[in-house]
Amino acid sequence: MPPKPKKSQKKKVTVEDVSPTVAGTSGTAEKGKGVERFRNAPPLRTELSSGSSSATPKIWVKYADSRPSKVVFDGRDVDDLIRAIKKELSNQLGDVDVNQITLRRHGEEKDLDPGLVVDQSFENNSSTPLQVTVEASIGTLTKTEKGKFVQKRGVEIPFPLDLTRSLKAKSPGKFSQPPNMDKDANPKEENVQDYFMCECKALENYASIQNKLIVRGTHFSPLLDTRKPDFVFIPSDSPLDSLNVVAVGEIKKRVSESFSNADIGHALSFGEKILQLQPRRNYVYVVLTDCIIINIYRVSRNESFSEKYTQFTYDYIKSEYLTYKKQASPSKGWRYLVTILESSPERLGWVEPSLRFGQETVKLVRSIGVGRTSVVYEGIYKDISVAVKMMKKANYLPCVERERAVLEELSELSSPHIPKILFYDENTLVMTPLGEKVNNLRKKDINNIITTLKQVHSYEYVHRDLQKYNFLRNLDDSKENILIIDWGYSTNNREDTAFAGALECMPDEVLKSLTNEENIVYGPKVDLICFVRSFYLMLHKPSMERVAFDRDDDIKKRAQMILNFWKDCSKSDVWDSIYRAIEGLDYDKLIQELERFF
Ligand SMILES: Nc1ncnc2c1ncn2[C@@H]1O[C@H](COP(=O)(O)OP(=O)(O)OP(=O)(O)O)[C@@H](O)[C@H]1O
Repeated sequence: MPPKPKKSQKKKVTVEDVSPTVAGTSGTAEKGKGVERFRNAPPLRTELSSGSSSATPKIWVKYADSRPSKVVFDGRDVDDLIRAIKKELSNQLGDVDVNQITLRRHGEEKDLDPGLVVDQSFENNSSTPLQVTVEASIGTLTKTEKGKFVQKRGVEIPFPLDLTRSLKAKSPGKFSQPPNMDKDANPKEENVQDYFMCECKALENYASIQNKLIVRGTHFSPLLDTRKPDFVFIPSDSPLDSLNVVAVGEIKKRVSESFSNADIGHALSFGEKILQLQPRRNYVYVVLTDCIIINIYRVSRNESFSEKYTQFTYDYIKSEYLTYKKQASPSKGWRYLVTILESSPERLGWVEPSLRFGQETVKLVRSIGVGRTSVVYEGIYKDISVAVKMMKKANYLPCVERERAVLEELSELSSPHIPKILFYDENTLVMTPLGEKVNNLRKKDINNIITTLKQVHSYEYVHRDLQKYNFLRNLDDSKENILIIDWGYSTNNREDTAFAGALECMPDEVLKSLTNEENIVYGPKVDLICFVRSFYLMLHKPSMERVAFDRDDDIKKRAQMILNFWKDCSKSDVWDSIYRAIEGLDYDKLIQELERFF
């Protein structure tokens, strides 16, 4: 007899909130500008203490909709006051970088200069508090806003490496005739890109340059998750994998003297992506060039992933000419580029990708999959191949925690079809076995999957996301067992949780709930129908777009489309018997029904 499912709970349909990475910057080039101007003004503390020796200056402040609070102020200028406010309002501002906080006087619309001395004019009461505002954080900015932000608030740094002495006597490799050299020329961007790649190839083949790195065009390959930078710097003997990228670059046409803010923001976002994909690395260089000038940025990780947000800081090196002007003397920008090519990966911030769990080390070998919430790597631990699943953002930490808890509980089953956890931390799971993607199921897989689901359901867990991509095959095992992965959205009936999964194989009830914005009922049947529908999709491969359950304004429309798809598909005696078996939670009958397809 199949285990009787617990009475299903009603749950509110909610789309998992996939909020963007929130990032800030530590670079405030503007900070302190006003200090000079106000150096001679008497600070508030001096004034009050001269009137009354016991006076401790207090200033009323108000953040968002909270009630005004009093801040004890012991400093000199607005910058000190901001720090005091951050401390006082630590509940509200604990995660906010101090550089994101600005102050305005009551009823005014201008931010106070951080260097402004806090004088008597700051004395106020609860009805005239200073307004505390938190600047939009970098992660929520558009690329254009990010570019603007970096120009305005990034920190200029000198070129951080010892400049090469290499020279090149003859073209190519000197960037001396880019197609956009003539002001009136208006070549296509791809011509400029091709020119850059050819010139880099010439440098690569030029024996006098000690290329430790080479430039690889990646414009057509989604190397960084789904992102395609124009080129990457990579050791010449390393396979093209996101783990091996040492630095990254974009080739854009300039609109005027400088690059557009959108282009700068776009290039920087590749740097951020590398930091996300190379977990131990602290910074990465980003090159932006039009073959005439070269801009170099350094994107650094600002905070540990354990904190609430992923944060980056941006430094930039003054823009220089890349074009080798005179016969004998290379331009500074050319030297920058060649210096990068001659540098060791480590000198450019690359760190050998390995992870430590206590005394144990897992070496990352290559990235093998990117899901909505995670990046998955092949790793090696003591000669065993392992899967290393690492969350993309702090928002997804609950998924990793959930997956760990469920897999640990299900490890009692010792099932060859459920991954086992070797190590974990709050952001990462190291699991065995390492599986391979499947396109089709085999007859024995049907029994293995349904029997495993029966066991899992007896623990009152529902996987919720059974779809083609979550079935892998363990080719290291002589039986080539099927493996069910991605338990991060599994749930049990005892708890309340938001809905997740892949729309295309969801049961009609769930799809209807989505279209009608109604509550849905959870239970083991969801898994069985998802599995049957995934099996059908794998078997017949109808043209049906993969629709992931994600933030999507069109979700209702898509759910309706999929409802129609299944309505058209599933009118037959075979489907009737399958649905009857699922309705009665008759796992054995369901196996029989599905095995008939082989
Ligand atoms: N044990 C494993 N062996 C081999 N590859 C794996 C393993 N686990 C995961 N992968 C690969 O990584 C991809 C993403 O993994 P997973 O589905 O667990 O991540 P996710 O972020 O939860 O994805 P999503 O929610 O989008 O399905 C898988 O589709 C698969 O290609």
